Amino acid sequence: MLRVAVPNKGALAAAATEMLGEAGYRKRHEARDLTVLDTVNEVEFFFLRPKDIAIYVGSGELDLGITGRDLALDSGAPVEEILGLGFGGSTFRYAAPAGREWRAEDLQGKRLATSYPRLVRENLKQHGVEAEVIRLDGAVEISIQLGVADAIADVVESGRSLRQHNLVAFGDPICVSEAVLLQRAGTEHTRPKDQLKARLQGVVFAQHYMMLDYDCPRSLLDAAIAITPGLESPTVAPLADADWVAVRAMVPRKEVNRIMDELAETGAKAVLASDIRACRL
Ligand SMILES: Nc1ncnc2c1ncn2[C@@H]1O[C@H](COP(=O)(O)OP(=O)(O)OP(=O)(O)O)[C@@H](O)[C@H]1O
Ligand SMILES: O=P(O)(O)OC[C@H]1O[C@H](OP(=O)(O)OP(=O)(O)O)[C@H](O)[C@@H]1O
Ligand SMILES: [Mg+2]
Repeated sequence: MLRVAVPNKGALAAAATEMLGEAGYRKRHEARDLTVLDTVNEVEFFFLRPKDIAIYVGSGELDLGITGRDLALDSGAPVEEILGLGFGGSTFRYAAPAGREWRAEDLQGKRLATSYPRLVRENLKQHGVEAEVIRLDGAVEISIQLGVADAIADVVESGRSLRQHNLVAFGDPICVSEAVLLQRAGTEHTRPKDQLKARLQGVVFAQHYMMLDYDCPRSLLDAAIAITPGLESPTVAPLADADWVAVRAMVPRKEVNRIMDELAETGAKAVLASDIRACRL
């Protein structure tokens, strides 16, 4: 039985559960359930605090885990990423009161509040900066206002929290993060692990692509195929009207509207875009 850790709450929990559901795994009934046994797929899911997940996976107690790259790095646990999951994107950055230019070197001798002390200490070391790191559990942005810190290092997603507290981010991002699938560093491939990875990869991939279907005059087929070459080669099927064909091809989701415009201009008709739920390539 494969043992897999999943965030039980917080910023990653809903998307992780959703993705596993799309990949065909059993969902938990109650948000408070801490384990789910999926006997059909022979996987047991453990719903744990995202901060703790790399520790369980790194110790070898659990085979795989989903958590944030930044959290995994901060744990210091011996884990390795086997797949980026494309959600929970953020940067981890230094920030300080607006109104002056800040550089990482300006943190020398300052008090720096963060929920990710290991990640910050390692980054300060790389800059040759000595600062007092104050570990807080959350709401880090307010610590400067409350007088316990001079600067912070925190997760930035939209930047709204920083703006609300009149803080500006500075320096290169300490970490560019997303949700990742982890295993203990150096462990071998196994069939059950590879299968779960392939299923999640299928969902991640499906989210980045759409399926386009359209009808096209046979005389314009080459031009249409140049616009939608597909991953390998598009499917072209005959229609009842011998002068027309039906075409089906995968296209990147981000480009779907531009591609539909181009197809319509070229002379394609009935251009339909649809979501792909999962795939194996
Ligand atoms: N807006 C966001 N706020 C917090 N974390 C985010 C955000 N966007 C992405 N993340 C990522 O989610 C992970 C943090 O998850 P966690 O569950 O600890 O967050 P949280 O919602 O702040 O939970 P908690 O309230 O327990 O602190 C990190 O990998 C972080 O990079
Ligand atoms: O750039 P933004 O879109 O504003 O998002 C980033 C903020 O969201 C998170 O806080 P959260 O709401 O999880 O509260 P917490 O600090 O108590 O964890 C994170 O710690 C930042 O404070
Ligand atoms: Mg938080």
